[in-house]
Amino acid sequence: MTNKILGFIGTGNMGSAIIGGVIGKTDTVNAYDIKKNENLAVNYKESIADLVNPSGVIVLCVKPNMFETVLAEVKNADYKDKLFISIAAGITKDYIKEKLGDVKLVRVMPNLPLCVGEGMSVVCPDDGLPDSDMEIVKLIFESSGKMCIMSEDYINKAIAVNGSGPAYVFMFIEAMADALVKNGVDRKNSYTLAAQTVLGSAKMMLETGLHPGILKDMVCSPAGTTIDAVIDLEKTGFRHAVMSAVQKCTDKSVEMSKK
Ligand SMILES: NC(=O)C1=CN([C@@H]2O[C@H](COP(=O)(O)OP(=O)(O)OC[C@H]3O[C@@H](n4cnc5c(N)ncnc54)[C@H](O)[C@@H]3O)[C@@H](O)[C@H]2O)C=CC1
Ligand SMILES: O=C(O)[C@@H]1CCC=N1
Repeated sequence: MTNKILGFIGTGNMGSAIIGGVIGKTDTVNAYDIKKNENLAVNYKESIADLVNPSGVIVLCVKPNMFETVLAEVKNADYKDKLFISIAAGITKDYIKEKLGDVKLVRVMPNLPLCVGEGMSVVCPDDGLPDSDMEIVKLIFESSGKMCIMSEDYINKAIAVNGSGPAYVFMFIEAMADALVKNGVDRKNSYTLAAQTVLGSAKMMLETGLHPGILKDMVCSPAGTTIDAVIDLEKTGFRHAVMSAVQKCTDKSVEMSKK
Protein backbone atom coordinates (compact mmCIF):
# COMPACT_ATOMS: atom_id res chain seq x y z
CA MET A 1 0.00 0.00 0.00
CA THR A 2 1.28 3.48 -0.81
CA ASN A 3 -0.27 6.78 0.19
CA LYS A 4 1.05 8.45 -2.95
CA ILE A 5 -1.53 9.54 -5.50
CA LEU A 6 -1.02 7.74 -8.80
CA GLY A 7 -1.93 9.53 -12.01
CA PHE A 8 -2.22 7.75 -15.36
CA ILE A 9 -2.10 9.63 -18.67
CA GLY A 10 -3.73 7.32 -21.22
CA THR A 11 -6.17 4.58 -20.23
CA GLY A 12 -6.20 2.43 -23.36
CA ASN A 13 -5.05 -1.20 -23.50
CA MET A 14 -2.01 -0.77 -21.30
CA GLY A 15 -3.11 2.07 -19.02
CA SER A 16 -6.26 0.18 -18.07
CA ALA A 17 -4.32 -3.10 -17.65
CA ILE A 18 -1.90 -1.48 -15.19
CA ILE A 19 -4.67 0.38 -13.36
CA GLY A 20 -6.58 -2.90 -12.94
CA GLY A 21 -3.65 -4.30 -10.93
CA VAL A 22 -3.06 -1.27 -8.68
CA ILE A 23 -6.62 -0.43 -7.70
CA GLY A 24 -6.96 -1.17 -3.99
CA LYS A 25 -3.20 -0.99 -3.43
CA THR A 26 -3.10 2.79 -3.16
CA ASP A 27 -5.58 5.30 -1.80
CA THR A 28 -6.12 7.23 -5.00
CA VAL A 29 -5.78 6.40 -8.67
CA ASN A 30 -6.54 9.28 -11.03
CA ALA A 31 -6.39 9.33 -14.81
CA TYR A 32 -6.60 11.58 -17.81
CA ASP A 33 -7.49 10.47 -21.32
CA ILE A 34 -9.00 12.36 -24.22
CA LYS A 35 -11.52 9.47 -24.36
CA LYS A 36 -12.78 8.19 -20.99
CA ASN A 37 -13.15 4.45 -20.45
CA GLU A 38 -16.48 4.22 -18.60
CA ASN A 39 -15.72 0.65 -17.43
CA LEU A 40 -12.63 1.68 -15.49
CA ALA A 41 -13.02 2.38 -11.75
CA VAL A 42 -10.75 5.41 -11.79
CA ASN A 43 -11.21 9.13 -11.06
CA TYR A 44 -10.90 10.93 -14.39
CA LYS A 45 -9.53 14.48 -14.32
CA GLU A 46 -10.44 17.08 -16.90
CA SER A 47 -6.92 18.07 -17.96
CA ILE A 48 -3.32 16.92 -17.73
CA ALA A 49 -2.59 19.77 -15.28
CA ASP A 50 -5.50 18.66 -13.04
CA LEU A 51 -4.05 15.15 -13.09
CA VAL A 52 -0.40 16.03 -12.53
CA ASN A 53 -0.84 18.67 -9.79
CA PRO A 54 -2.03 16.36 -6.97
CA SER A 55 -0.10 13.25 -8.15
CA GLY A 56 3.07 11.85 -6.61
CA VAL A 57 3.60 9.42 -9.48
CA ILE A 58 2.67 9.97 -13.13
CA VAL A 59 2.47 6.96 -15.44
CA LEU A 60 2.71 7.86 -19.13
CA CYS A 61 0.61 5.34 -21.12
CA VAL A 62 -0.02 7.09 -24.44
CA LYS A 63 1.28 6.07 -27.86
CA PRO A 64 4.81 7.26 -28.70
CA ASN A 65 3.52 9.83 -31.22
CA MET A 66 1.53 11.59 -28.46
CA PHE A 67 4.50 12.16 -26.16
CA GLU A 68 5.47 15.57 -27.53
CA THR A 69 1.93 16.94 -27.00
CA VAL A 70 1.47 15.29 -23.60
CA LEU A 71 4.86 16.35 -22.20
CA ALA A 72 4.24 19.95 -23.34
CA GLU A 73 1.03 19.91 -21.26
CA VAL A 74 2.81 18.28 -18.29
CA LYS A 75 5.21 21.24 -18.31
CA ASN A 76 2.29 23.57 -17.57
CA ALA A 77 1.66 21.73 -14.28
CA ASP A 78 3.48 21.30 -10.96
CA TYR A 79 5.63 18.37 -12.11
CA LYS A 80 9.19 18.86 -10.99
CA ASP A 81 9.55 16.67 -7.88
CA LYS A 82 7.24 13.89 -9.11
CA LEU A 83 8.17 10.36 -10.15
CA PHE A 84 7.53 9.69 -13.86
CA ILE A 85 7.07 6.20 -15.29
CA SER A 86 6.97 5.80 -19.07
CA ILE A 87 5.88 2.58 -20.77
CA ALA A 88 6.25 3.69 -24.40
CA ALA A 89 8.28 1.84 -27.01
CA GLY A 90 10.86 4.02 -28.73
CA ILE A 91 10.68 6.93 -26.24
CA THR A 92 14.00 7.12 -24.45
CA LYS A 93 14.68 8.52 -21.00
CA ASP A 94 16.92 11.11 -22.69
CA TYR A 95 13.98 12.27 -24.83
CA ILE A 96 11.75 12.74 -21.76
CA LYS A 97 14.49 14.53 -19.82
CA GLU A 98 15.13 16.79 -22.80
CA LYS A 99 11.47 17.86 -22.55
CA LEU A 100 10.99 17.89 -18.74
CA GLY A 101 14.49 18.42 -17.38
CA ASP A 102 16.04 16.16 -14.77
CA VAL A 103 12.89 14.57 -13.31
CA LYS A 104 12.87 11.25 -11.44
CA LEU A 105 12.22 8.77 -14.21
CA VAL A 106 11.71 5.04 -14.69
CA ARG A 107 11.24 3.52 -18.12
CA VAL A 108 9.27 0.30 -18.13
CA MET A 109 8.36 -2.16 -20.85
CA PRO A 110 5.32 -4.05 -19.58
CA ASN A 111 3.09 -6.35 -21.61
CA LEU A 112 -0.59 -6.89 -22.25
CA PRO A 113 -1.01 -10.01 -20.05
CA LEU A 114 -0.74 -7.64 -17.06
CA CYS A 115 -4.49 -7.36 -17.50
CA VAL A 116 -4.88 -10.96 -16.26
CA GLY A 117 -2.21 -10.74 -13.55
CA GLU A 118 0.44 -12.58 -15.61
CA GLY A 119 2.41 -9.66 -17.00
CA MET A 120 6.17 -9.46 -17.55
CA SER A 121 7.66 -6.02 -17.08
CA VAL A 122 11.21 -4.88 -17.73
CA VAL A 123 12.04 -1.95 -15.45
CA CYS A 124 14.85 0.53 -16.17
CA PRO A 125 15.20 2.94 -13.24
CA ASP A 126 17.40 6.01 -13.04
CA ASP A 127 20.66 5.47 -11.16
CA GLY A 128 20.17 6.53 -7.56
CA LEU A 129 16.37 6.39 -7.64
CA PRO A 130 15.22 6.57 -3.98
CA ASP A 131 14.19 3.21 -2.51
CA SER A 132 10.75 4.62 -1.68
CA ASP A 133 10.15 5.33 -5.39
CA MET A 134 11.41 1.88 -6.37
CA GLU A 135 8.94 0.39 -3.89
CA ILE A 136 6.10 2.13 -5.75
CA VAL A 137 7.38 0.84 -9.10
CA LYS A 138 7.41 -2.68 -7.64
CA LEU A 139 3.94 -2.21 -6.19
CA ILE A 140 2.61 -1.20 -9.61
CA PHE A 141 4.28 -3.85 -11.76
CA GLU A 142 4.39 -6.79 -9.34
CA SER A 143 0.66 -6.31 -8.71
CA SER A 144 0.03 -7.78 -12.14
CA GLY A 145 2.85 -10.21 -12.78
CA LYS A 146 6.62 -10.48 -12.68
CA MET A 147 9.22 -7.77 -13.20
CA CYS A 148 12.96 -7.65 -13.73
CA ILE A 149 15.36 -4.72 -13.56
CA MET A 150 17.64 -3.99 -16.52
CA SER A 151 19.66 -1.12 -17.89
CA GLU A 152 17.88 0.91 -20.58
CA ASP A 153 20.61 -0.32 -22.98
CA TYR A 154 18.71 -3.62 -23.17
CA ILE A 155 15.18 -2.33 -23.50
CA ASN A 156 15.00 -2.51 -27.31
CA LYS A 157 16.00 -6.16 -27.09
CA ALA A 158 13.55 -6.94 -24.29
CA ILE A 159 10.59 -5.27 -26.08
CA ALA A 160 10.89 -7.80 -28.90
CA VAL A 161 10.11 -10.62 -26.49
CA ASN A 162 8.12 -9.43 -23.48
CA GLY A 163 6.42 -6.38 -25.04
CA SER A 164 5.62 -7.63 -28.52
CA GLY A 165 5.90 -11.37 -27.86
CA PRO A 166 2.26 -11.83 -26.82
CA ALA A 167 1.29 -11.04 -30.43
CA TYR A 168 3.46 -13.89 -31.75
CA VAL A 169 2.08 -16.23 -29.09
CA PHE A 170 -1.49 -15.33 -30.06
CA MET A 171 -0.57 -16.09 -33.69
CA PHE A 172 0.86 -19.46 -32.64
CA ILE A 173 -2.31 -20.27 -30.70
CA GLU A 174 -4.47 -19.19 -33.64
CA ALA A 175 -2.45 -21.34 -36.04
CA MET A 176 -2.72 -24.45 -33.84
CA ALA A 177 -6.45 -23.84 -33.43
CA ASP A 178 -6.97 -23.33 -37.17
CA ALA A 179 -5.28 -26.69 -37.78
CA LEU A 180 -7.74 -28.32 -35.37
CA VAL A 181 -10.65 -26.64 -37.14
CA LYS A 182 -9.34 -28.03 -40.44
CA ASN A 183 -9.61 -31.48 -38.88
CA GLY A 184 -13.21 -30.89 -37.80
CA VAL A 185 -12.86 -29.72 -34.18
CA ASP A 186 -15.18 -26.83 -33.28
CA ARG A 187 -13.70 -23.33 -32.85
CA LYS A 188 -14.36 -22.98 -29.13
CA ASN A 189 -12.68 -26.25 -28.17
CA SER A 190 -9.87 -25.55 -30.65
CA TYR A 191 -8.99 -22.24 -28.97
CA THR A 192 -9.22 -23.77 -25.48
CA LEU A 193 -6.97 -26.69 -26.43
CA ALA A 194 -4.39 -24.44 -28.05
CA ALA A 195 -4.37 -21.68 -25.39
CA GLN A 196 -4.34 -24.03 -22.38
CA THR A 197 -1.50 -26.00 -23.99
CA VAL A 198 0.60 -22.83 -24.25
CA LEU A 199 -0.31 -21.78 -20.69
CA GLY A 200 0.53 -25.22 -19.24
CA SER A 201 3.80 -25.51 -21.14
CA ALA A 202 4.97 -22.05 -20.04
CA LYS A 203 3.95 -22.76 -16.44
CA MET A 204 5.76 -26.11 -16.46
CA MET A 205 8.97 -24.51 -17.70
CA LEU A 206 8.84 -21.74 -15.09
CA GLU A 207 7.97 -24.11 -12.24
CA THR A 208 10.43 -26.92 -13.04
CA GLY A 209 13.27 -24.67 -14.20
CA LEU A 210 14.10 -27.35 -16.79
CA HIS A 211 15.71 -26.50 -20.14
CA PRO A 212 13.09 -26.26 -22.92
CA GLY A 213 14.97 -28.91 -24.92
CA ILE A 214 14.60 -31.41 -22.07
CA LEU A 215 10.90 -30.64 -21.78
CA LYS A 216 10.50 -31.06 -25.56
CA ASP A 217 12.27 -34.41 -25.38
CA MET A 218 9.85 -35.52 -22.63
CA VAL A 219 6.99 -35.05 -25.13
CA CYS A 220 8.68 -36.78 -28.07
CA SER A 221 8.12 -40.54 -27.76
CA PRO A 222 10.45 -42.67 -29.94
CA ALA A 223 8.70 -43.27 -33.27
CA GLY A 224 5.73 -41.37 -31.80
CA THR A 225 3.61 -38.54 -33.13
CA THR A 226 5.43 -35.47 -31.81
CA ILE A 227 8.82 -36.10 -33.40
CA ASP A 228 7.20 -36.03 -36.86
CA ALA A 229 5.80 -32.58 -36.06
CA VAL A 230 9.15 -31.41 -34.65
CA ILE A 231 10.97 -32.51 -37.82
CA ASP A 232 8.41 -30.66 -39.95
CA LEU A 233 8.80 -27.50 -37.85
CA GLU A 234 12.56 -27.64 -38.33
CA LYS A 235 12.16 -28.17 -42.10
CA THR A 236 9.96 -25.09 -42.36
CA GLY A 237 12.37 -22.99 -40.29
CA PHE A 238 10.12 -22.48 -37.27
CA ARG A 239 12.86 -21.48 -34.84
CA HIS A 240 14.60 -19.33 -37.46
CA ALA A 241 11.27 -17.61 -38.19
CA VAL A 242 10.85 -16.74 -34.49
CA MET A 243 14.43 -15.52 -34.07
CA SER A 244 14.23 -13.46 -37.24
CA ALA A 245 10.94 -11.87 -36.14
CA VAL A 246 12.43 -10.97 -32.74
CA GLN A 247 15.40 -9.36 -34.51
CA LYS A 248 13.10 -7.35 -36.84
CA CYS A 249 11.20 -6.10 -33.80
CA THR A 250 14.41 -5.10 -32.02
CA ASP A 251 15.61 -3.26 -35.14
CA LYS A 252 12.33 -1.34 -35.27
CA SER A 253 12.62 -0.40 -31.59
CA VAL A 254 16.13 0.93 -32.20
CA GLU A 255 14.91 2.90 -35.23
CA MET A 256 11.99 4.40 -33.26
CA SER A 257 14.35 5.41 -30.45
CA LYS A 258 16.46 7.55 -32.83
CA LYS A 259 13.61 9.97 -33.57
N1 LIG B 1 -0.26 -2.61 -26.41
C1 LIG B 1 0.77 -3.28 -25.88
O1 LIG B 1 0.81 -4.53 -25.85
C2 LIG B 1 1.91 -2.53 -25.27
C3 LIG B 1 2.03 -1.15 -25.40
N2 LIG B 1 3.07 -0.49 -24.81
C4 LIG B 1 3.15 0.97 -24.91
O2 LIG B 1 2.04 1.48 -24.21
C5 LIG B 1 1.62 2.72 -24.77
C6 LIG B 1 0.11 2.71 -24.94
O3 LIG B 1 -0.26 1.66 -25.81
P1 LIG B 1 -1.74 1.09 -25.82
O4 LIG B 1 -2.30 1.13 -24.44
O5 LIG B 1 -1.70 -0.19 -26.55
O6 LIG B 1 -2.46 2.21 -26.72
P2 LIG B 1 -4.01 2.58 -26.74
O7 LIG B 1 -4.23 3.27 -28.04
O8 LIG B 1 -4.85 1.41 -26.38
O9 LIG B 1 -4.11 3.66 -25.55
C7 LIG B 1 -3.61 4.95 -25.66
C8 LIG B 1 -4.60 5.87 -24.97
O10 LIG B 1 -4.07 7.19 -25.02
C9 LIG B 1 -5.16 8.07 -25.19
N3 LIG B 1 -4.67 9.35 -25.68
C10 LIG B 1 -4.36 9.73 -26.94
N4 LIG B 1 -3.95 11.01 -26.96
C11 LIG B 1 -3.97 11.44 -25.66
C12 LIG B 1 -3.66 12.67 -25.03
N5 LIG B 1 -3.24 13.73 -25.72
N6 LIG B 1 -3.80 12.75 -23.69
C13 LIG B 1 -4.24 11.69 -22.97
N7 LIG B 1 -4.57 10.51 -23.51
C14 LIG B 1 -4.43 10.39 -24.84
C15 LIG B 1 -6.07 7.36 -26.15
O11 LIG B 1 -7.40 7.88 -26.11
C16 LIG B 1 -5.97 5.92 -25.64
O12 LIG B 1 -6.98 5.62 -24.69
C17 LIG B 1 2.41 2.88 -26.07
O13 LIG B 1 3.36 3.89 -25.91
C18 LIG B 1 3.06 1.53 -26.32
O14 LIG B 1 4.34 1.65 -26.90
C19 LIG B 1 4.01 -1.13 -24.05
C20 LIG B 1 3.93 -2.48 -23.88
C21 LIG B 1 2.91 -3.29 -24.50
O1 LIG C 1 3.81 -2.55 -30.95
C1 LIG C 1 4.19 -1.69 -30.17
O2 LIG C 1 4.82 -0.71 -30.57
C2 LIG C 1 3.93 -1.83 -28.69
C3 LIG C 1 5.18 -1.94 -27.89
C4 LIG C 1 5.23 -3.33 -27.35
C5 LIG C 1 3.95 -3.88 -27.71
N1 LIG C 1 3.24 -3.05 -28.40
